[in-house]
Amino acid sequence: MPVMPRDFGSRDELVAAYAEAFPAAAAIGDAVSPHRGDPAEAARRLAAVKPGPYARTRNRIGGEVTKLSMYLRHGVLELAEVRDAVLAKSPGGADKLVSELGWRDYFQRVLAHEGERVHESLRSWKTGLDEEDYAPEMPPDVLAAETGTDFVDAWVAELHDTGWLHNQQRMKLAAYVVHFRRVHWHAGAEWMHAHLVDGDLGSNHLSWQWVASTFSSKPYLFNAGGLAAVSNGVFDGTTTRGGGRKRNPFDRSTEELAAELFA
Ligand SMILES: Cc1cc2nc3c(=O)[nH]c(=O)nc-3n(C[C@H](O)[C@H](O)[C@H](O)COP(=O)(O)OP(=O)(O)OC[C@H]3O[C@@H](n4cnc5c(N)ncnc54)[C@H](O)[C@@H]3O)c2cc1C
Repeated sequence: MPVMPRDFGSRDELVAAYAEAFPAAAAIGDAVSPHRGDPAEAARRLAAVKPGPYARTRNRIGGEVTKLSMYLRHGVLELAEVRDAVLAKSPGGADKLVSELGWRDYFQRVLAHEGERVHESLRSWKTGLDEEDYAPEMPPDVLAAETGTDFVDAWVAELHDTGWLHNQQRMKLAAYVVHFRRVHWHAGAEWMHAHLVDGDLGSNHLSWQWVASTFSSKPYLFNAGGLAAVSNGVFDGTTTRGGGRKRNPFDRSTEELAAELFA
């Protein structure tokens, strides 16, 4: 294994050297994530964690989430280290955060157990549809962030530019791709994984399967109200087509959407 250089005159030099060393990764996109990988930044973020506000606001985009995923994914921080730090900081108020750390631990254990099988649907679809009913490739308009649908274009661009999305953004983008565009979860999972700075086969592919229903008891869906709730009213799924014509296919109950989308 070659030893990668560590000393650079500037961040631009670092980016250029790594783009040359990893051409396949560089070909995915030339955006440079604003998230810094160094241990000092990880320690700063860990010290800034607020377990109480986290529990109250974690489901809102812009809420007090930790943004520790990239450091956990790459071994800069250990799960147990984060658990111990947040329990010491807030002995009676860190349950929610510790339980979320548990999801990472769980997905790592499933990955260790299933290995390469995480690339296949682990259980049957509960949508009434079959594997073959789902397209094997990502739609070009989604990849280009040109669907005309407010949250999709904004969040795809954010993923491509920064390599990180809030959990609600990941869930809703995955549900949009799989259920509203009828694309196989694996195509979506591979795409998102390639762009994430915390990209992890366990957490990512199993979460996509959870959304799809091949690793859960029912498919995950959302509607316009759910989008508005997590985005503080910024997005509701309005789609703007040529000539500024607007419609909102998400402005229905999830039961109505399920009846329309699933067999
Ligand atoms: C479709 C989809 C794809 C995902 N892909 C990844 C991925 O590739 N890598 C990844 O680390 N996480 C993934 N997640 C899980 C979760 O979205 C991220 O871990 C979380 O958003 C990272 O932000 P944070 O560190 O601020 O999380 P916080 O909410 O602050 O949570 C702290 C830590 O707990 C763990 N955690 C929290 N929620 C989850 C969860 N639902 N599942 C697993 N671990 C969790 C993470 O390690 C996270 O860093 C995915 C979720 C979905 C729905």
